[in-house]
Amino acid sequence: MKLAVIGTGYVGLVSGTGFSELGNDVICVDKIKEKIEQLNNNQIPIYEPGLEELVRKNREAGRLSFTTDLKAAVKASDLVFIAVGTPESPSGAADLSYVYGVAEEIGEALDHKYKVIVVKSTVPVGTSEEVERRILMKNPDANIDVCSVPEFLREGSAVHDTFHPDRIVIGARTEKAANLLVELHSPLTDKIITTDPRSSEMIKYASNAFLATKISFINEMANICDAYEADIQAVAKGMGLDHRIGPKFLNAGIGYGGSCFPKDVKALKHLAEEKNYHSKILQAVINVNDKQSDRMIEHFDDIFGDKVEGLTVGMLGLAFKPNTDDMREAPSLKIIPKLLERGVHVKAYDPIARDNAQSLLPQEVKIVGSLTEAIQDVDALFLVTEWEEFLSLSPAELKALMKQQVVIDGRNAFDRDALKQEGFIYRGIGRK
Ligand SMILES: NC(=O)c1ccc[n+]([C@@H]2O[C@H](COP(=O)([O-])OP(=O)(O)OC[C@H]3O[C@@H](n4cnc5c(N)ncnc54)[C@H](O)[C@@H]3O)[C@@H](O)[C@H]2O)c1
Ligand SMILES: O=c1ccn([C@@H]2O[C@H](COP(=O)(O)OP(=O)(O)O[C@H]3O[C@H](CO)[C@@H](O)[C@H](O)[C@H]3O)[C@@H](O)[C@H]2O)c(=O)[nH]1
Repeated sequence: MKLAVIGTGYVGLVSGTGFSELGNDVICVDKIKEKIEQLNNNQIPIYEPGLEELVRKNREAGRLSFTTDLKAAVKASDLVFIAVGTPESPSGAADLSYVYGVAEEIGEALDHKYKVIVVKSTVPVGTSEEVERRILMKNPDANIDVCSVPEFLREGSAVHDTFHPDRIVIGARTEKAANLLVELHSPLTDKIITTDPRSSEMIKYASNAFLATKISFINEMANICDAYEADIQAVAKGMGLDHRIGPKFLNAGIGYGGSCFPKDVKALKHLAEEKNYHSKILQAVINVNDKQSDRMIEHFDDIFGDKVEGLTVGMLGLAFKPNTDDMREAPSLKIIPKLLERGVHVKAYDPIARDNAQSLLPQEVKIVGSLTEAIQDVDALFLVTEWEEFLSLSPAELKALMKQQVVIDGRNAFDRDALKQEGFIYRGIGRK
């Protein structure tokens, strides 16, 4: 099939490349000229394991190309995917200006040939219908179906997730469009659900909200464990063995970050409020998450008391999770200012996100180029992102480098018992 994918970010680039790998002809479009130039030179503007090889292979096979010319891409395609950003607006609602901007441009590009327009961006219920309305406003004779096919990939494992999805959700209002989309996705999985666009849009928000709820729930349990000296790791294991609960997404820590959960939970809450439904659960999920990264600071203050000024903290990890360069809503951005405010010096290291982090952090933060430098002579280590590289260090190696033996583990990822045996003061989340 011939596809155009509008928006060549984390979602558009990965899913567009994935569709080309399946044998389709894909044109990826972005309005940022430099991004398209980079991609036309086989340079990948984001860090995503496995993506570079796949882009190169499919470009060379002539199935994948990159352009800023939206109109030409739309004209050449049978299916047009919208994968632009839907960031948080000041009210908490999803900002749909990019989606609607693209809809209008598509409207201007269409002729009378039948096309399926697919909203892949995460959008509020009813957006696909509004996209159709805006296209038809620009072009009343357009011969289109507008569908919703939300994306469920995770950053850091986006390529894997694209080829091994748990499910594909197709929201279509005609059988013709649904059949075309089932045909396109059937090489990926047989778990394809077809429904109406509104339910499909809601499935995406409800899924993210449920996962975020699981995280805030386990974080709240961890905070209670801290108060009673129980161990959240044991609690999560004991809970997760119940098949109705399941073991995944029960890692307590410093809260969820990233480009999706924070904004999507708020957007869903806002959506409900527009219909006068005030969600108590979503509000609680947000409240717990807003406070959770403070746990590291509380441990720090508890250990050092009022003698924190002039100490140096080595911060391991800046990205919102490992295997990505994405700094959007990263807990490190909340924790670092609180340390600086206390007169603490911060040295930070992240193997991939350090360039993206530089412009987002205050100048006083020293972003170093190696793990050893981040650990050398520090009074305390903060584990903020659980990159594998960090976990390979033995307690003896850490001890040899550090000034004082204090580890505050925001991800419960270090070996607590081994650190304690080496004489460290260790604090995790819910592991007192
Ligand atoms: N990042 C994820 O892991 C993920 C996963 C699932 C769903 N989503 C959703 O997918 C959508 C896209 O997310 P993302 O992380 O890929 O965003 P992104 O910011 O990485 O990429 C969006 C791209 O769209 C481009 N763009 C904006 N307006 C355009 C226009 N008029 N014409 C052409 N290009 C235009 C931007 O330049 C940018 O490159 C969002 O709705 C998000 O919530 C994201
Ligand atoms: O047990 C857990 C699992 C995750 N997290 C945190 O939750 C955030 C999100 O993690 P993850 O879901 O792995 O990353 P994303 O790339 O943000 O992916 C989520 O958001 C995407 C955008 O909508 C969806 O497509 C994915 O299905 C959904 O998992 C990160 O800060 C993690 O550190 C925890 O604290 N504890």
